[in-house]
Amino acid sequence: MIGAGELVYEYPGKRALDSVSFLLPAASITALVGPNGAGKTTLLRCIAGLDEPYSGSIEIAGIDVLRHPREAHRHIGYLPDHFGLYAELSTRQCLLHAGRSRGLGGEALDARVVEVATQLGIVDKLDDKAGSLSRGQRQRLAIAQAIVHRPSVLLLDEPASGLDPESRAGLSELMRRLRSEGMTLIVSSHILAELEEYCTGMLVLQQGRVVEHRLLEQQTAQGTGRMIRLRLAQASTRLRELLAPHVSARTPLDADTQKASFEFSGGDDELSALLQSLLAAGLPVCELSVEQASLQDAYLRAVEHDRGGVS
Ligand SMILES: Nc1ncnc2c1ncn2[C@@H]1O[C@H](COP(=O)(O)OP(=O)(O)OP(=O)(O)O)[C@@H](O)[C@H]1O
Repeated sequence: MIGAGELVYEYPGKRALDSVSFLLPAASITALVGPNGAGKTTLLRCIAGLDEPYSGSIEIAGIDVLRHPREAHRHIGYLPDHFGLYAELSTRQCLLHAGRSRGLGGEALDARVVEVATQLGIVDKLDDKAGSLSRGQRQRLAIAQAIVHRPSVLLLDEPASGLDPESRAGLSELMRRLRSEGMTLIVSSHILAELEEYCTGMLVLQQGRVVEHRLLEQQTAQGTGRMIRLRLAQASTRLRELLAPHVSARTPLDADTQKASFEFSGGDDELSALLQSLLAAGLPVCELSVEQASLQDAYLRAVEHDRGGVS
């Protein structure tokens, strides 16, 4: 479990986090998304106990991160967006160093280094210098360093950047496996299509504030979060008015007099009733499609809505 309460973080002259609160369930993967400068890196650094917020609270696995940062560090793995490696050390030495700095040692650490290098597909690079690895291999080594101590929480800032398509697929698979082992992950990325493959929730930050937090698995199970696209054979000024009561409260209705798209929170019976009400009102519906709202849809709507855009 990861909890944040009323977090405020300020750089000189710039409030980067503004009263950020959320609760993420254990064994979940949350996509942390938002425009450039939204505060994602700042939030991850605060959760990792690397930056101290001006006010607020952070709790990880029952530990107050601000009061007990050292204890919290043992439970946290963190991959920064611009990670550094010791170029002159071998992959094995890098992993041993990361393990020792987290309190591991002895034969258990030696075995763990091989295990984690195998998981990340760099076991054949154990004796190569980190500086001689490719960009993608270095990225995988950095992820291996972040999980060598089996943290219960993993924070990844843009983990897929620099990875080839095969490695990205491998990363998705790794995330799912770590989650199935009970790890709680937060992944910041701009590649929403990839996040969709493995994330269980989405936290949208904009200008330092949480503008949306949704649980994607729950949404699928409840059949909510569906996008409806509808078109009339001829325009009708009543379209908006008739649709308005059926639109999910948290997202806007995008409609003119002939076509509309909106998020629908009801089930199949409600959808059937909606269609019947349009036809009963004499609207010439000639097209209606239903699709599961993609992460991209949900994200763009949340950001757009917050800016006071589409309505
Ligand atoms: N060291 C700093 N000094 C002053 N302002 C900073 C500093 N670091 C970040 N900021 C500002 O804080 C805000 C949040 O930055 P942050 O890096 O957390 O955003 P981000 O969402 O991770 O962005 P990106 O998607 O571009 O990586 C931005 O407006 C940024 O300009």
